[in-house]
Amino acid sequence: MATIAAMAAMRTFLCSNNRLFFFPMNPKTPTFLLHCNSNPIFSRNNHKNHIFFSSSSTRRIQSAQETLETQNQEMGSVLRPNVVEILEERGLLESITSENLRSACSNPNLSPLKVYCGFDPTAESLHLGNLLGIIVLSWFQRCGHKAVALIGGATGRIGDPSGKSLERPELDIQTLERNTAGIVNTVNMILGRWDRSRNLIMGSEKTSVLNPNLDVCSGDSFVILNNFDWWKEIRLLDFLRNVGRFARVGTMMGKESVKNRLESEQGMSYTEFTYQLLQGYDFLYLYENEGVNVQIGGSDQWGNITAGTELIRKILQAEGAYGLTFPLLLKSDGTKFGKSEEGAIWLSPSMLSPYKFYQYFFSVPDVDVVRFLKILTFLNMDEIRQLEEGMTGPGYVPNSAQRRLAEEVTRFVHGEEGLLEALKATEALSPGSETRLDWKTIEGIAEDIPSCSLSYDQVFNISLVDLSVSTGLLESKSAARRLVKQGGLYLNNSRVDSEGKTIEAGDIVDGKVLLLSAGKKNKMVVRIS
Ligand SMILES: Nc1ncnc2c1ncn2[C@@H]1O[C@H](COP(=O)(O)OP(=O)(O)OP(=O)(O)O)[C@@H](O)[C@H]1O
Ligand SMILES: N[C@@H](Cc1ccc(O)cc1)C(=O)O
Repeated sequence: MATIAAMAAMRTFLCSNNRLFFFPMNPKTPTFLLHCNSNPIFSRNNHKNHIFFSSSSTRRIQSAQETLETQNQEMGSVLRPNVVEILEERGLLESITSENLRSACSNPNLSPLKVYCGFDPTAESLHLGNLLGIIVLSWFQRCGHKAVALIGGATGRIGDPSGKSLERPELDIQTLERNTAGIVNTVNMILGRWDRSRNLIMGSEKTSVLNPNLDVCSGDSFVILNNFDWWKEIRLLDFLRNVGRFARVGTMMGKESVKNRLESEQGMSYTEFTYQLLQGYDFLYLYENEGVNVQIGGSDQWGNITAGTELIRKILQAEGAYGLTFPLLLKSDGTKFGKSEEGAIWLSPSMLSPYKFYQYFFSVPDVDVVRFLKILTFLNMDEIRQLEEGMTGPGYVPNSAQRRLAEEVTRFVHGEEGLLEALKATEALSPGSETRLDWKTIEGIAEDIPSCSLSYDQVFNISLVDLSVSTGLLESKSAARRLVKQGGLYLNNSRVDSEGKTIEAGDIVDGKVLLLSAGKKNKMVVRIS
C-alpha cells in the first residue's frame, strides 16, 4: 500500500510507451513473464480453424502445435490467435472496456497477457455458471496467455451484491476455508490438465504445484491465488487514505448492483456497498504486483471490473488494464444457471457424479445444444456447424450432438477418467445393454439412483414380481406383472419374460447387489446385507 504513490509516479512515465504496460515493475513479475514466453505459440492465420484446441484430439493438437512452433521460431516472432475474436465468434463476449484489447491480445511484439477471474468461496463447489469463467480463462491459456484464478478468501467474507436481491448470508471461517479448498481443487484439476498436456507436447514433465495450505497453486500457464493473502495485511486507515480517496461515491451509487438494491425493501449494508472497491483494489494489486492486465467475469461483474480499471487509471495513471465480460449462461426458460436454484450443475464430483453431469448435457434440448457446443467446448467452429447441419439431415440419430457435447464438457471438467466413469455408468444403466455388470459399477451408480438394503433371505428365492414391490420399485404386483408382459421389467439389465421368475444365487452380482429396472428411467439398486 505504502508503495502505491511512488509507483504511480514511475508508472506515469512508463505508460507513455504502450509496450511497457506489460512489464510491471515488481521484481516478482518477470519470472511469470518468462514462463509465459514459453507458452505454445500459434499462427494467427489459423485461429478460425483451431483443431488444436479440441481436448479430444491430443494427437492432432500435438502435430498442429509442433508445426506452428517450428514456423514461428523460424520467423522469430510470437504469434498468438486473437482470443477476443475467438470469444466473440463463439458467443462468449459481452463487453470489453477498450477496443485496444483486441490488438493487445495478438500483437506479436507484446508479451502475453495475464488474465484473471475471481471466484468467491460461497459454496463447496463451483457450478455450471462459474464454468464459463474457467472456459474463458482456458481460451486465454490456449492462446498463449497466462490464466490467473483468484479465490476470494477476503471478498467471500463481505459478499458481492451483484445480481443479488438480498444481502448474502455471512459464512463462518471454517466454511469459507472448506469452500476455498474445494474450489482450488476443481480449478487446479481443470486448468492444470491443459497445462500438463501442453507440457507433454513441449517435452517437459513439469506438473502444477499445489501448496499444502491450498492457498496458492500454479503451473506454467496458470496460477491460483487467494486475495486474503493481501487483504489480511491491509489496514483500514491506509486503505481509505490511499484507495478510498480515489473512489467517487456518485459513481459507486450508479453501479447496477447498488441501484437495484437501494430500490429494494431491504436496502444495502455499508459492507456490501464497499464490495466493488475491494474487487477494484484486487485488480490494482494484481496489476501492480503480478503483472495482471485483464480481468474477466460474467456480465453481472461489469461494475466491479470497471471499478478496478478506474482505480488503476486514477491511482497508477495507467491505461493498460482491460476488462472483459461474457454473457450469463441461461437456461432455455431464461433463468440463470447458479447455485441457488434446484438441481444446480456442480463441478465437483463429490457434489454431482460425472455420470449425472454427463447425463445433464446428454439431455439438453435440441434448441440449446449448438449454443452450448460453442460456449462450453473447445471444438472448432467447422465441426460445430457440421454437427448442427447433421441435426436436420436425414438419418440423424437423436441426441448425437448432445452426446458430443456431453463428452467434451465431461472430459474438460472431470478428465478422461471421469468421462470413462460416466460412459460406463451410462452403459450399465441402459436396460438390454450387453455390458456385464460388476459390483463396482453398480455401486458407482448407486448414489445417483434409489437404492435399498435387504438381507439375503429377503431376496433369495423370492419372485421378481414380489421384490419389485417390496423394494419400492413398483407400486403393486399387478403393475409388475403388466410390465413383464410388456417386456419392460429388467433384472441386471436383462429383460425378464416370465412372471414366475425368482431370484437365484447367480443373479446376485458378485454376491452383493442386484439392479432392477422398470422401463428405461425407473431403477433400484438392491444391496444384499
Ligand atoms: N449463469 C452464469 N453464467 C455466467 N457466469 C456466471 C453465471 N453464474 C455465475 N456466474 C459468474 O460466476 C461468478 C460468481 O458468481 P456468483 O457467486 O455471484 O453467482 P452464483 O454462484 O450463481 O450465485 P447464486 O446462484 O447464489 O445466484 C461471477 O463472475 C458470475 O458472473
Ligand atoms: N465478485 C466475484 C468474485 C471476485 C472476487 C474478487 C475479485 O477480485 C474478482 C472477483 C463473484 O461474485 O464471485
